[in-house]
Amino acid sequence: MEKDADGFYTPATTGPAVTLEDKPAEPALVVPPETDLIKSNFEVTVTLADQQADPNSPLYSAKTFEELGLHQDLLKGLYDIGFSKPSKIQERALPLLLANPPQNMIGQSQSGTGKTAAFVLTMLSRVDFSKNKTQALCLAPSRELARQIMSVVVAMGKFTQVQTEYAIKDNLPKGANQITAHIVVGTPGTMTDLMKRKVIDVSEVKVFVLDEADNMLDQDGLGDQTLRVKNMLPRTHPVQIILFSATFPDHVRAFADKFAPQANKIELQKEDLSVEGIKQFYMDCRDEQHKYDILVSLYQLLTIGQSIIFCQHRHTADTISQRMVAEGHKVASLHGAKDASERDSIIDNFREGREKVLITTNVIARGIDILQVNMVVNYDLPLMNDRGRQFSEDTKPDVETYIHRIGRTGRFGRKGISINFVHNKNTWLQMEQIEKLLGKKIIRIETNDLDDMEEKMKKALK
Ligand SMILES: Nc1ncnc2c1ncn2[C@@H]1O[C@H](COP(=O)(O)OP(=O)(O)OP(=O)(O)O)[C@@H](O)[C@H]1O
Repeated sequence: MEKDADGFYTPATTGPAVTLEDKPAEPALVVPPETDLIKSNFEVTVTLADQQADPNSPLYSAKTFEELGLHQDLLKGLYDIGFSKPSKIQERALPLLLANPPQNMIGQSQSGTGKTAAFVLTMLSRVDFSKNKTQALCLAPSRELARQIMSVVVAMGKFTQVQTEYAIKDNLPKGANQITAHIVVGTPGTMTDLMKRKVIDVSEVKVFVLDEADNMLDQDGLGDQTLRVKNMLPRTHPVQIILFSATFPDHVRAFADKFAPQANKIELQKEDLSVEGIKQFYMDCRDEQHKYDILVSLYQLLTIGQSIIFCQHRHTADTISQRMVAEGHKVASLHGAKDASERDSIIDNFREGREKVLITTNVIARGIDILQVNMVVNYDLPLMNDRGRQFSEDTKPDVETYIHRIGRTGRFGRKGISINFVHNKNTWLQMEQIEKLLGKKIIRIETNDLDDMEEKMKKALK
């Protein structure tokens, strides 16, 4: 088959699929919890049920999971992990995703509103567990996110026969030369490698998911590798292509449309991109040294819940974490230059609350879901790199990354705080552009009044 100018093969789009949902859903065997309370560290209680009953909330749904046509084994899995009602994206996307013949999907919804369940339930619904063949592939931009997605597959698939395998660096059992797991989750480089070496037999793959799809398709980033994976998929039968993200900037939309042709689309309005529960602040610092001093003075507040500090460069993350540790503070740093096993243990420690402050780069800006994170600090604002498409200068802010970074807090109706450090005219202007583009006020906090800061923060977390 010929590739076109963008490197695409023309895929088939419709056809039969063996699906679990062909069997009618029976009533759930497990009774979902009646209320679902979210506790923050400031002892404020938010009732998730209230938000899920508000039609204006992205967590709202008029339906139950039973009404979405899921197999009872998956309903059991959902109730087992405490999901009682779908969110808006789940309610809207699942019927489209599960319909036959399968159709592609480009789905957008705010950070922390439950996109993962939508695509994980689709993969689990489409797998024929009686076949020991790989039938669904899922790609994510980082190993940390791939591991998190896998944990959701395993949890939601607990009452099924699903077998899973990773396609992430240094994770395959030694000597493994054939993967037959039903669902393979990984990062694009390793997935390509395993497919090329025929370790993964893709001849029966029928679902291909890209989480953080705009990032995965960006031609200045992972786009080439992702396309390579797609072009190795079978062309003997249709493969359902599913793209999800909180952001789809204009420069990837056209490519996404070609990547997932004739897709059903669920889109957000620009003014709805950020989550209501996240209050955005900034602090006016004098210079780089002052930024560091302010971060240290914030330490008490950072450790009330958990916090993620985002830096532009790996060496900044290392430098400030080393300085803080030397001064007696407990912080961890995580970035892509660390080796695989170290990365795994750092994120696991943070996830389990053994570390409270994580200093990092954009590597975990997307997708990472740790409910106790109630504060995000943009130590450096995210910037478009100099190859950025929609901007010609490298000093323009990267609004999408900003949305994803602050979205590490305020998950599924929780409250959260983000603080930007600005320290000169450029960073001020960059932040102003972000503020304009998102249409949300970013409130100033005095750098020399810790009490005022604490007051404002407590209020924001109420
Ligand atoms: N229906 C539900 N009921 C209760 N909790 C839910 C439900 N759906 C998702 N959640 C929880 O909400 C949190 C956020 O979900 P998820 O990580 O899928 O968000 P997302 O939309 O993928 O966000 P991001 O854009 O940041 O990747 C998770 O902790 C998840 O377990």
